[in-house]
Amino acid sequence: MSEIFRILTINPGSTSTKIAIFDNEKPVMETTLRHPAEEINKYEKIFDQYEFRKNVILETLNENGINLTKLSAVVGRGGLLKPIQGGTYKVTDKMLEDLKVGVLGEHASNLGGIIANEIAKQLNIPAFIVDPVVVDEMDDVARISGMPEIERKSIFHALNQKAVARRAAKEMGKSYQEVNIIVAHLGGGISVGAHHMGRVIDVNNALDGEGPFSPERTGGLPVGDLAKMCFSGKYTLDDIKKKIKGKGGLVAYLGTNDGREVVKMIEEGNKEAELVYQAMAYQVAKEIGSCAAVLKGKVDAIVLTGGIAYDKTFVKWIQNRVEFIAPVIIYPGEDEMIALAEGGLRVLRGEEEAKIYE
Ligand SMILES: Nc1ncnc2c1ncn2[C@@H]1O[C@H](COP(=O)(O)OP(=O)(O)O)[C@@H](O)[C@H]1O
Ligand SMILES: CCCC(=O)OP(=O)(O)O
Repeated sequence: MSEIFRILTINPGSTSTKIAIFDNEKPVMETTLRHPAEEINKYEKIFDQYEFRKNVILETLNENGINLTKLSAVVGRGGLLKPIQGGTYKVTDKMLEDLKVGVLGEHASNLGGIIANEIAKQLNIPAFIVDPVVVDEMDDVARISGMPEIERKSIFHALNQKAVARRAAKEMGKSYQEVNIIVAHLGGGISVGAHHMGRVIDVNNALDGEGPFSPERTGGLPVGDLAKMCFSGKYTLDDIKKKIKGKGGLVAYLGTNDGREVVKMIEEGNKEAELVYQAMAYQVAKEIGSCAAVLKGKVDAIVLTGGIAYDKTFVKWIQNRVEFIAPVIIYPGEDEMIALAEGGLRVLRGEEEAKIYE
């Protein structure tokens, strides 16, 4: 009989921490711990959330009767490192240093590798990250922003985007390398990627003012007005950064980062909530249209995924605008936890060597 590896996967997102235990590919436990905006926004820096997130993870594992000494490895969602290729990476001191300072910025996923390492270290087992948010496969033409001092960056839900694109290709009876797919991940942040034969050749920077607005981010803004605001004397750089990420989007308009709360507001007759929520769907549809142009109209499928894809009305609003491009497939939630486990398993089984972050 083949060996059974028990893997703990840790996925810190902007609005949640997801954890799961797998025995090989089989899920044994899976849970999502949601973090309301008022709980998460009281921390100045992402690293300040370290103790809070680590403790809720350990408490939840304990409540579920998980014996940590039986683990073979811990795999975390990878954060804002320097741009790298996709794959499974061993957590190293150099990586931890970059995750702690946030070399490419602040996002909850920076804590994935750090917490995975902390738990693994106590147990003397390996810690890995898989397909971090900085996976970069963009075409050079997509890097040009229009201002030479600023280059566009590939920062997105790489782990889930690639996992669901593979799933969609498989369901079409093809390999990921044979298809063109547009994936819209609708989470705390929103990313829309153009997948061309196995590579994400263009995608909005989901973290830093590109693409649609999201539950907690502004997405792209009219830059002239933003520049005036920056120099109005009313705000510090930190204030502006928080307005763009953390306190933007639904949080700014409606005071919540929770799509389900917005649905409730709409059901109670809140017209502003309805308009703002519709605007978010409208912007996602527009971004999908841009990706269709990137792929020269040759699109095999459009995939809508992430937490907000559970909302059938929101999905319908997008679908109505984009179904003329290609068939729309809905995968609510994400395939991130199994993708993390599979990344760890490939290394533990010796099918792949863990990459080293330089
Ligand atoms: N049934 C639902 N209807 C609307 N929004 C939902 C639903 N389920 C989850 N969401 C929303 O999805 C978002 C989180 O998506 P998720 O992919 O889990 O993101 P993250 O990893 O950023 O936490 C939150 O705004 C959450 O409220
Ligand atoms: C950093 C891009 C990925 C992202 O936005 O993730 P969340 O939606 O989990 O915040």
